Amino acid sequence: MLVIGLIREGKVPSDNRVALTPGQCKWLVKHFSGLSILVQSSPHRCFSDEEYRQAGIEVTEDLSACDVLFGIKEVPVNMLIDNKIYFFFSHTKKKQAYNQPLMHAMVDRHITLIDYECLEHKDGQRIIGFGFFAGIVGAHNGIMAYGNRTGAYQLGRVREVHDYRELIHTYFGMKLPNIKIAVTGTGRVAHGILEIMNLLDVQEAEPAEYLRQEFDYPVYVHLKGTDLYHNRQNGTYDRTEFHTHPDSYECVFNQYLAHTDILMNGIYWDQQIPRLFSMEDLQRPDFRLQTIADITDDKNGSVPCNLGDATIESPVYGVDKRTGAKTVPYLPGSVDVIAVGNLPNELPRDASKFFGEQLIKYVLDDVRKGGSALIEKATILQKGQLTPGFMYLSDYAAH
Ligand SMILES: NC(=O)c1ccc[n+]([C@@H]2O[C@H](COP(=O)([O-])OP(=O)(O)OC[C@H]3O[C@@H](n4cnc5c(N)ncnc54)[C@H](O)[C@@H]3O)[C@@H](O)[C@H]2O)c1
Repeated sequence: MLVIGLIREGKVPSDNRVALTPGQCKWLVKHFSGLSILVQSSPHRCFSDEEYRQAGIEVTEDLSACDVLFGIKEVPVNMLIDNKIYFFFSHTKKKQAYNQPLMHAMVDRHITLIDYECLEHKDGQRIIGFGFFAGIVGAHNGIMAYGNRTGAYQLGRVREVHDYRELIHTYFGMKLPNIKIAVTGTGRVAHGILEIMNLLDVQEAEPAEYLRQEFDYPVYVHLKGTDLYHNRQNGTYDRTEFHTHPDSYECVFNQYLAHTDILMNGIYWDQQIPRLFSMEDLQRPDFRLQTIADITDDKNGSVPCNLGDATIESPVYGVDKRTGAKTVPYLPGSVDVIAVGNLPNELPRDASKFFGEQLIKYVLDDVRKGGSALIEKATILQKGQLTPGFMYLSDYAAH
């Protein structure tokens, strides 16, 4: 018998997503004998307690009978149950200082931690994540902010619709002006952005023609690694080399600055990777960007004028092109930035469903079998001890 528990999210502000929807729980219990699921009651979850009950799933406060617990965000220290096996996004693998107390508590309390972020296919591609719906919401917000700035059209907020299906309905009959949009990245976020481009009937243009001409319909250009980065020595792009030695590469995005109204940024970024442009570029007379949806959302990262997270309540801020200072949105002489770190929370029912599908497809069988190489590789702590692949966290985990 395996008892799975879905924990209540305890991080503040509280996250409304969940690892398995009521429908998925019902399906799992029906199809797998020996599997049962308990759901911890929550007032914030995008699926109500009642929806789980109606699916035949027990809602309770006490998860002590569970073998494996699934959450989304970091579990507050006071909610950890000793000796349990947890799956969640711990944000500890880069030694994030703000989660060190959580790491210490998990060590002390003999927790086994399997981090979703570390579940990878053999070639290193991540198996599970919310990026697709971040791309959907981020791209919508970018288009919405451009409409608010220019007054060309009006688009409502994603969080006001019930689900993705209803969002799609809001696009019917909508006609965008002849804008040019640059989309960066090739992962899940980029796929979500491209989905919105297709739904809004924005046509794809090849990089050369995008740079050469104006169009009498809206267009986007999809910029992949090879379009964005060139080896400083020989001008080529090799994906593996770029991933291992990004510092030998330069970014060639600045040629798009004079030809782009909206940037939708979905690339992976770290400190060694060159930025898309510089703060000084904001002052270029030909700097055309009016709106930047920085879905990647690294503060002062690939988008240097990302001056920090905004919130779902107030997602857009301006950046004064002359001073680089944060302003209210939509002012003349500024560029609008949308940088929100929890975009999928605007569409939580669909994002949770998509997440649960990936979990069922790629991970739950291994959990039922009691483990696998995949799970082992993503296990940061085993009963409170760092596993061999994560020994580099020793100084961070020690106290
Ligand atoms: N704002 C939000 O709410 C939100 C939500 C989800 C993801 N994100 C962020 O968006 C970014 C993209 O996420 P995603 O889900 O598309 O990721 P993904 O894992 O699906 O894709 C990442 C892409 O980057 C490439 N990549 C992987 N490792 C790399 C490396 N070391 N150097 C260069 N490129 C590398 C991969 O080949 C892949 O094409 C990430 O920074 C992620 O944290 C933001």
